[in-house]
Formats: sequence, C-alpha cells, structure tokens
Amino acid sequence: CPPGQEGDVQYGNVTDLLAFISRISGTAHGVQAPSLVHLNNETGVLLNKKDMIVQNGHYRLDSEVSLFPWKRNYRSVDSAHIPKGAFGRVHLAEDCVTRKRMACKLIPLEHFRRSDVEIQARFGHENVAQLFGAVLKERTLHVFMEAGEGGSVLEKLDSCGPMREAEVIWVTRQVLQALEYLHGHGVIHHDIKPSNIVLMSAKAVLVDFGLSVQMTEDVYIPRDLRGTEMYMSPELVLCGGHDTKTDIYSLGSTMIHMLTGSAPWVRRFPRTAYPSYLYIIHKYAPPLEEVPDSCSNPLRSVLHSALHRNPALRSSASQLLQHHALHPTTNQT
Ligand SMILES: Nc1nnc(-c2c[nH]c3ncc(-c4c[nH]c5ccccc45)cc23)o1
Repeated sequence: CPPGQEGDVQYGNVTDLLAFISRISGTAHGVQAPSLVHLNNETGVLLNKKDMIVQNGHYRLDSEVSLFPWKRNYRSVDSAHIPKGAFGRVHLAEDCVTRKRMACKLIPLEHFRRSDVEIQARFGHENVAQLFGAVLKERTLHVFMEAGEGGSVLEKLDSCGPMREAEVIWVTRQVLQALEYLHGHGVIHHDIKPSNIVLMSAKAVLVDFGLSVQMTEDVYIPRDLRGTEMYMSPELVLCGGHDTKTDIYSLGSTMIHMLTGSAPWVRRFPRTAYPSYLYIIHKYAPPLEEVPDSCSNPLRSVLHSALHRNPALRSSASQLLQHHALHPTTNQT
C-alpha cells in the first residue's frame, strides 16, 4: 500500500456500521456500490475505538491487526475443530497496538449474508458475541467480534466426553439468557448447537448469526431449510412455518449432546447409514429416550419441556429460566 494512501476504515456507531453493511450487501450481489469502487482498498466501520487503532484509515492485516490460529484448548482436538461459520473461517485476532484479542471471521463477499453482522450489531447482550466492527478488503469481509478463548462446547465434548450435569445446567442457562433476549426481539438464531456456543472465563456466548432472522409476523415462513439437521425441530423440518420455539428444541437437542457426548439420533441411526435425519425427526418422537438414566429428574423435566413436539406446548426461554432445575442450590447433590 503506497505510503500516504488513505484507507477508508472509520470509527462509527451501529447506524454507520449497518449503512456500510447495506452498501456491501449490494456489492455482494453484483451491484457495484460506487463508494466501494476501490474494492482492492480497505473500507469498513469499527465500533471499538478504545481497543482497535486505525492508522490513516487503514486496519490492515499484519500492520494494524494480526491473525493467529486458535490455541488448542484440548490436546486431542484435530484441525477439524478450527472454528468456522456457515460461510467463513474464524481466526484469533490481536490489535497490534492495544493487544486486544478478538475473533475475526473471514467471509467471502459472495457468501456474505447481512444477518452475519446485522443481528449482532443491533442486538447486544452479554451472552451474544459482541461485534467490534467489519472491514472489507479484496472481496473478503473481516468481522471482528468478542473471542471465546475457551473454545466451543463441541470442542470440549469431543475432547473430554459428556459434561457433568452442573456444567450442562450452567451452559443451558447462559444460552437461555441469550435466547430470552433475542426471542423478545423476534430474532430466531436457527443454528443452536454445541459448535455455536463458545466459552469464556465467566460466561458462554452464542455465535454465528448467519442463519438468523428477525420475525415480522407471529410465524416465520422459511424459503429454505436453515440449521444443522440433528438439532432441527419437527416443525422446522416440515417447512410449514415456525417461530422462536424452534431454537428451544435445538437447545434441548444440544443438552442431549452435552449429557451424552453425541448429537441426538446418531447413536440409533449412524450417519454412515443415514445421510439425512429430516425424515427421522419428522417420524419419530423427540429423542427423549437418549437422555441418560443418570440424568436427574428435574433436568429431565427441563428436557421434556424443551423437546415437546408441539411448539405451542413447548416452554419458552423465559419459562425455562424459571425452572428450579436450572437454579441448583449448593446443598443439592
Ligand atoms: N462461526 C462463528 N461465528 N462467529 C464465531 C466466533 C466469534 N467469537 C468466537 N470465539 C471463539 C470461537 C471458537 C469456536 N470454536 C473454537 C475452537 C477453539 C477456539 C475458539 C473457537 C468462535 C467465535 O464463530
């Protein structure tokens, strides 16, 4: 980059970031936005003025910010666990001046969905990975976010096996706090699963909002099938319309994965023999028979409420947060 050539990375607020996202959304779909004519230059909006230092309108890789592979949280994790979203790989990033550590998701412009950024920009919550900004460089969008350096719940499960009940309760409560907030604003995440829950020292956060939607009616009529099959609700599989309760079912499926170490269905219907689980999810009762015998009755009751086949009878995030099983007292064994 010739010295003195100004970049176009600016500090701004959420409104500025959403305006930038709207401009590149047009570019992503072939419409060349005039203000982005220099796609080989950098352009973007950073929300985090304290920790991210822009130099002459630049926030360049290896100059202003460095990317690193994530440190392995568990020895046995193979490279397959390098975090990746629906359409982008996630790296550990560090600001070269402030040393602020972040996550940086690289999304090719042709795969970019507004919801990848818009939902996290508009709906901040302590259990939703905080968005720090987005920079477009050479047709790749770099999305900077809060980093869960403890890795994902999936990485922990694949390395350490089934989680203890107290750990399952803690993660479930963290996710329910995020879902209570998102669902209260009509946002459906659509991909609740262990790899989209990342761990930090004192909390867990939801990540990967690339499939999320904000409902404008009481029922969301999908144009495509969204999510990861093993965790999908029966009503989502039927494509007849669904609402935020689909995330609750996916959380119930995630709880089974945390308690057993395996995703629901796969032990009874091995992936080698069943390329798709959609028919199984539609035809069979919810996978409550996979709840281990060791599971306490109170937590079993939470699973019954979260995995109810009828979304109208399924508990909401707010209702589950009131469940006594999710507030164990220290004197309970
Ligand atoms: N798909 C997606 N979209 N946004 C994120 C994201 C935001 N902050 C993060 N922090 C950590 C990880 C992460 C996932 N698996 C891991 C394994 C080891 C270490 C870290 C991780 C992922 C993120 O992920």
